Amino acid sequence: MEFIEYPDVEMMMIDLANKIAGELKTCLLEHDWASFAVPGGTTPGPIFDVLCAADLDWSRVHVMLTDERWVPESSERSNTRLIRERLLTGRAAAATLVPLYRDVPEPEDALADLEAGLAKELPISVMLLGMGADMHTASLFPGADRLEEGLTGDALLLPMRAPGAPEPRVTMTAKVLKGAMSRHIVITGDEKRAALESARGMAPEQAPVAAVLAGTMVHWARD
Ligand SMILES: O=C1O[C@H](COP(=O)(O)O)[C@@H](O)[C@H](O)[C@H]1O
Repeated sequence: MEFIEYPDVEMMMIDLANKIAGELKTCLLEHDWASFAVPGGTTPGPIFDVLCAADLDWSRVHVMLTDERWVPESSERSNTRLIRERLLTGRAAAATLVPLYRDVPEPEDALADLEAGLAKELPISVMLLGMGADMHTASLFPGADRLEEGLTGDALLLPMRAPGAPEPRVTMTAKVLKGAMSRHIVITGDEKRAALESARGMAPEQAPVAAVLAGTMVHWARD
């Protein structure tokens, strides 16, 4: 793991957006298209605000979430809604969204379909992950019902329910996350920095983010 500390959050979001844009451009020089996986939650919005204006051939970029909360797009908690509003706009409106949600009652009802869509995008070219203060990443939560399968199994996507998550989730598994060609984690604040430091010495069953730290660049600034 490489840890990069920035002087402030705003600078980090701009630098990281530029870095990701550069990686996507490089990928598009060598390949017909690039797959780009992004987190939801409260942290990545400012990165998306910069990245959506990047001058690259977005029509060849396939954007997908690392995980989704099983709520309709009308919900404030929808990660799909976040990326439609903050990332898939401006120049990036030309990108293709690979869905991680269908309007059916439970994630199990759509899993096979969503997993088949994701399979066509692997390995992920560029991946950005978030992390919660509880050391979850994507929707691999400590104490989640299918965490062990998510960490060690062969599935690409899994439904996940966890005490710390108010709704069912669907998440990429560790196998998919670890397979990404370029891996970044973005976190802010002292609490998450301390959580990350603790996770480094813990088993992924207790600290799921530990499963994806090897070879990953972690970007941090105090908020
Ligand atoms: O629920 C989620 O949480 C994590 C962390 O979110 P944040 O609000 O603490 O930045 C996020 O990475 C994940 O994609 C999301 O579904």
